[in-house]
Amino acid sequence: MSCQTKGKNAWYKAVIIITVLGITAIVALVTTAVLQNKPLLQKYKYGIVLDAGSSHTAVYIYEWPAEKDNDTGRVQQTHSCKVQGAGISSYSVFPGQAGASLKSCMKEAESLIPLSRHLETPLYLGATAGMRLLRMENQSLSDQVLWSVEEVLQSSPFSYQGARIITGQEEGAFGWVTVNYLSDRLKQGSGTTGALDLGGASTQISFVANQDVAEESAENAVTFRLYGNDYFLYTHSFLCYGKDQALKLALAQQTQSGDSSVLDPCFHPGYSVDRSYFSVYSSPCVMAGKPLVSRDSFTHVGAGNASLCQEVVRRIFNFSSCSFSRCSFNRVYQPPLQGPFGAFSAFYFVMNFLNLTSGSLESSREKLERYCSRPWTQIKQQHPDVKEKYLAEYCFSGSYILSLLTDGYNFTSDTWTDITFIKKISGSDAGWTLGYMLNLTNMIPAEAPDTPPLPHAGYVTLLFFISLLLFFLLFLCFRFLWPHRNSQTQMI
Ligand SMILES: Nc1ccn([C@@H]2O[C@H](COP(=O)(O)OP(=O)(O)OP(=O)(O)O)[C@@H](O)[C@H]2O)c(=O)n1
Ligand SMILES: [Ca+2]
Repeated sequence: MSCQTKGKNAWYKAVIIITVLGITAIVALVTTAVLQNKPLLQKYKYGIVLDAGSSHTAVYIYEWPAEKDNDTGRVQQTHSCKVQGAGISSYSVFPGQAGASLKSCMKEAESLIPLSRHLETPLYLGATAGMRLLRMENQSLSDQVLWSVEEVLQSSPFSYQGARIITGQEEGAFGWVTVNYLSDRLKQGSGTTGALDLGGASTQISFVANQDVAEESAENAVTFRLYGNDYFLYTHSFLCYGKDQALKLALAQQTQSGDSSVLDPCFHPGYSVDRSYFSVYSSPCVMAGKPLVSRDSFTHVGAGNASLCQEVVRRIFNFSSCSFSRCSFNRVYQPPLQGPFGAFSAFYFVMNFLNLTSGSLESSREKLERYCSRPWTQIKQQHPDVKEKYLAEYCFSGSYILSLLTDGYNFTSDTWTDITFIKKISGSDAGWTLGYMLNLTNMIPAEAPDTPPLPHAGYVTLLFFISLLLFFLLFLCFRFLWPHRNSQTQMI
């Protein structure tokens, strides 16, 4: 009897010891697994891109987790700074001063990016249509402007990677990359979004089309291999069809007679401003049509009629001939539209101001008709804080956007709702700059990166259950193979 009790006690002791040891081992194992993968204190890397547009320059600062350069959707805009004054192309009279205009935004960037990262932070400047036009007018002046900005950027503490005039094709294609990167569509390899960008001096359209684009019009074709997927892109940039140059084209149409006043349906009733002929005809976009007049200026008078305005605007496009299977305008090839589309920059500024970012094409036309017909004094009273130059032009700009999208790009009432007017995606501005930086820093790999077969939580859970199973098996073995138990059974 005492021998039996002794045996039982020993057995219970052994069971308790094994249980405690087993539980301790499982806890230690799981704790190690969790701690090993615990995210470290997040460190960031940075990149800076200057968007030297025709109407203004903006400095964008991007950041991404230091250890995950190649992870999609990880790069985001952390700050933007709008350079005071007009775009760098407007410094053609004093090219040396273009660089100085960037200084305060560059100082801001220095204060926002940690000192330890300054030297390794890449810094790019890309100039768009304003500089393309200046280069067409006078290459030496455009070079001087670029040297001036180069001097300032080179003297910054960042890793300066160059200032250049990007091509319209790059502007369009990188806008598409930005939109699709930010909406996380590239890694999924699912459907993509087309990109519509409207600037002051040019406008871009880019969307995935089939491979025929390259055969029909090679200059409109761009191919990307991103995360293991091939993308065949149609892209075109229309120089002179940004909204400021389009206004000049429309005014040039209406001032051909050289009269002393012009009644313009694209401006509000009661609007009346003296304009110089020079201001309308000074751009290379309209130089060819300058009328032979002796007077220097004309009075620009508003008539406020959106449907008549659309007729005026239609005349700045050339639909007369097309040597391809299909065209948008000005003899430019365009394959059938493939939506959805994101429309940003001035597409957004204008449509947002006019409250036209949602609704049908017909309702947008009606709203615009009512808006354009309202007296200029009333409009000014209602928006005292909006810059008068912007305010005066919204009727024209809205009419131009509707005409460009429908008459120009062939959007219809049915496909109108494929367009989303956007400013930002997940906190970053839509535009070409992010795509440009991702490309130059090789941050989007051509092939899909390898990913672990299990997410971290799954791995820890699996580890836990396997340990539990091992422990249980050990317990069973012990329970049935313990020699003392066997002898006990024999005794009974
Ligand atoms: N709140 C705002 C801001 C800008 N604009 C206008 O929008 C146009 C285009 O702005 P943006 O996209 O910044 O053009 P840029 O990049 O300067 O020009 P581009 O791309 O052609 O070089 C300009 O006419 C500008 O006056 C506007 O109407 N309302
Ligand atoms: Ca732009």
